[in-house]
Amino acid sequence: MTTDYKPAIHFNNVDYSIEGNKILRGITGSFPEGKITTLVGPSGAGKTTLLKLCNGLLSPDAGDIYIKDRQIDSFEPVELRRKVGIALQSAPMVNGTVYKNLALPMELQGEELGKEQAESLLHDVGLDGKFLERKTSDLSGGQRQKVSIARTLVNKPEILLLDEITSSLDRTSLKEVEELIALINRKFGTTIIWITHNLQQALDIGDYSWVMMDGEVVETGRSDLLRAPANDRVKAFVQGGAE
Ligand SMILES: Nc1ncnc2c1ncn2[C@@H]1O[C@H](COP(=O)(O)OP(=O)(O)OP(=O)(O)O)[C@@H](O)[C@H]1O
Repeated sequence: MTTDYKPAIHFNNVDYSIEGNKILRGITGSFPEGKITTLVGPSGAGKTTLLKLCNGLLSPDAGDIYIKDRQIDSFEPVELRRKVGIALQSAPMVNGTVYKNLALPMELQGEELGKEQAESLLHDVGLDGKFLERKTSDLSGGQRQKVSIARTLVNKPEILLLDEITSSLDRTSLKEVEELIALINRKFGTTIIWITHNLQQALDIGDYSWVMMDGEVVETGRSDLLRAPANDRVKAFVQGGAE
């Protein structure tokens, strides 16, 4: 699907099993550099599993994964974590202030996050510097997700993995987070791989889409494919809306 762009991540015939059950089968394809690709498909299709393979949280049983031209298992874990960031629906936080949470990734690497740098990260996600001293327990869902995204930006990742980051947000916050991700993509050229159950969102913000079913990638291409899928199962899924 992506011959017109360089791949940021490439899967070559990847399988992944849990306790003998094949969760992913023969995954082959590329996520284009600097583009937004959405992963859509029914619950249990294997989307989160595929995302976790992209940053080394899981390793394949068979096949190869490349980040740019390098095999994923040739990266040191810290190097991989810097290159490939991840944000989750639950936006997990440690107790304490926003600053404490933003500083965490650098602390884990034995470094310190300066106040100005922390303010600049908040600025990047559209939050005022005064949020640094706020307790994370006092944040709204949308603010929490923005802080979670700011925390991933600390390492200036080339690739950002997003797992259902807007599914618990109200409409206004959802739109703000969509715009924020589009801005990060444009401003920093960050490659985005975004799991969403919201097909309208995939059409609105995605350049490309992978449709997954039963552990396989059944259709890929420009996001427009979701308007008129070639595959009958994808057609039924799209017509049924996001389950
Ligand atoms: N730790 C685990 N142990 C056993 N089975 C698992 C585990 N993690 C995932 N699975 C199974 O693997 C399959 C794929 O799960 P995965 O979470 O990747 O799907 P998904 O497409 O992300 O689903 P959803 O949209 O509901 O998040 C499911 O059948 C799930 O039950």
